[in-house]
Amino acid sequence: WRWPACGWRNVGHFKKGLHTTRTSFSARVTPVFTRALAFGDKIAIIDQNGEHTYRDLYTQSVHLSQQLCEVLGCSSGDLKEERISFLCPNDASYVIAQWASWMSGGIAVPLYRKHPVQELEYFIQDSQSSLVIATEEYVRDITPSAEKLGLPVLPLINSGSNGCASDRAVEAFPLATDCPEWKDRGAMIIYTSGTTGRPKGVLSTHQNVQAVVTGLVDKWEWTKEDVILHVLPLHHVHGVINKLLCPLWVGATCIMLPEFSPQKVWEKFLNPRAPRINVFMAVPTIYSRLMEHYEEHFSQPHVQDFVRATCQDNFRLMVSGSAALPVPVLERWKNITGHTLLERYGMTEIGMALSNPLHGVRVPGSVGTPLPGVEVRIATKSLKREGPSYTIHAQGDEHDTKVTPGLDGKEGELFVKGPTVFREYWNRPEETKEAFTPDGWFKTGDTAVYKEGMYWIKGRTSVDIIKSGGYKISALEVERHLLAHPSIADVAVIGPPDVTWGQRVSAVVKLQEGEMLSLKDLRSWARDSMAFYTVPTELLLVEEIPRNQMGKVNKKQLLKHFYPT
Ligand SMILES: Nc1ncnc2c1ncn2[C@@H]1O[C@H](COP(=O)(O)OP(=O)(O)OP(=O)(O)O)[C@@H](O)[C@H]1O
Repeated sequence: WRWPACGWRNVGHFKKGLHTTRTSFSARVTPVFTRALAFGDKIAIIDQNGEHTYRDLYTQSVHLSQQLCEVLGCSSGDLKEERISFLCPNDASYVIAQWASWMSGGIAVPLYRKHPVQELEYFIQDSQSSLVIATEEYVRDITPSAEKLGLPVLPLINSGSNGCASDRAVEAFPLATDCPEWKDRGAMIIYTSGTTGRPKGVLSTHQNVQAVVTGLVDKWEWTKEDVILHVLPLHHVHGVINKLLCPLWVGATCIMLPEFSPQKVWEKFLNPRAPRINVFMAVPTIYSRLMEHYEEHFSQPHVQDFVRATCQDNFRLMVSGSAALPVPVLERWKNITGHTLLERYGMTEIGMALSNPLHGVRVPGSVGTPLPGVEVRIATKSLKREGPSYTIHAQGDEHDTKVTPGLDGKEGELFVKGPTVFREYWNRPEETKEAFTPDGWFKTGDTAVYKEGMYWIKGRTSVDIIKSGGYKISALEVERHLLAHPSIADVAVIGPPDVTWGQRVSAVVKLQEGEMLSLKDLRSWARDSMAFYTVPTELLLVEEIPRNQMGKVNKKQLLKHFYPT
């Protein structure tokens, strides 16, 4: 990547893998890019343009950061939380744009290339960005929007993996990160997917980001020998933090595909050449797509043996998250690869909160226990004249969860507290206030239960908890059961209003190719394995269940589609 000629901004001094720097941190938060200094010539990213060392990424970010300041007329070199939107493909340019924004004291606002123009404009405008960085291929697309909003576009131009980085460029120089309040400074704004309302900008500080990264590095034992394959979009915490910032934090290597392709992923998994991938993370729908490909292309027993042996030899960790992992998916994946997926739970506002163990038993359907530094509670709400009050049933910390006697298994809302929890919804003080209890717990909006020594997510309270005939039914659990039906390829369970039952359990189903299914047959099959009140009373067949890039179904939209009011 290169940038139009401009003066150097000097920031450190490389010496064959060692570094010296004048930067001293009064805050304990260390930006990920300053750690990069220590990893010098180690390969950080392998992408469609080649290999990029930590040194490449660092020096190129420094130059872009300087440019940012020049374009914005910031002589102090500290943008003081000005927002920088950037539109990059899934490759090293994303890291450079993010680090450059941080080096100059800006807040990174990643845009997603597949979002329609209107959405992009909404994110740029809502975040009140000062500038848009775009790589070559997107400059033309984004310029009309930027012009409309009166913002400059800073092009980041692909010139191959080495760019014009030079050691000359990196001598001691104070960064915006030197300021004492750095840890509380905003690092990035990630927009929620809008499955429960208009997307809100979630502002996380550098401390929040670091707390998520170090929690995961610790719990999942990341090391610099790790090699991860990255296939997720980069405008969600899963893709940004878990899959990119964690490897960069420890000096590992991240292989980035421009986008997810089942064929490419299998090719990478089975490639005998170094660097061999040993860590993979994805959303449940990606695992389903990989298994579809496997079934179609790897039907011969000796190929299947090879796949299983390679996956078992090479991988140390395969993770699923961002949506509930159906048990049939976990089981089929285990048969194919010999790996039990590690399921974890997180959210834009809280980063990662709960995780199954790296070592020890991973219980299908559970999301394990709190990550380091994360506190969780399960609470039920009662409304009083002076406002809502909460009863706490399960109080967790990293090593222990205390449960109110007699209430093991009680369902309630999951509350989270700790250094990973975001600072605010950008420009939405009322919504920020409402999202927390008066004593500072973030109310996730998810229903959870603590039982058998771990946490279980029942779903979004607003759409996944169906109240029917006095029962509270988890749509996620019904989905898990239905996915075991041999004719069902995909399913989303919704709860439309019902005069008799309050809500009814309605299954929106995509069938396997060539299969047929009636409600009567589904119900008689389901009666053997499901509680009677959870068996769907309505079957809606569709060709495809609409899911977003993270594999999530917008159930509010689905309800509206079938039951327009
Ligand atoms: N392992 C998991 N099991 C079940 N649900 C999960 C899991 N991991 C994440 N989720 C769900 O994903 C949600 C977080 O996703 P994200 O922060 O992307 O919000 P969203 O649902 O996409 O957006 P919005 O806030 O607009 O609804 C959680 O609140 C939870 O409902």
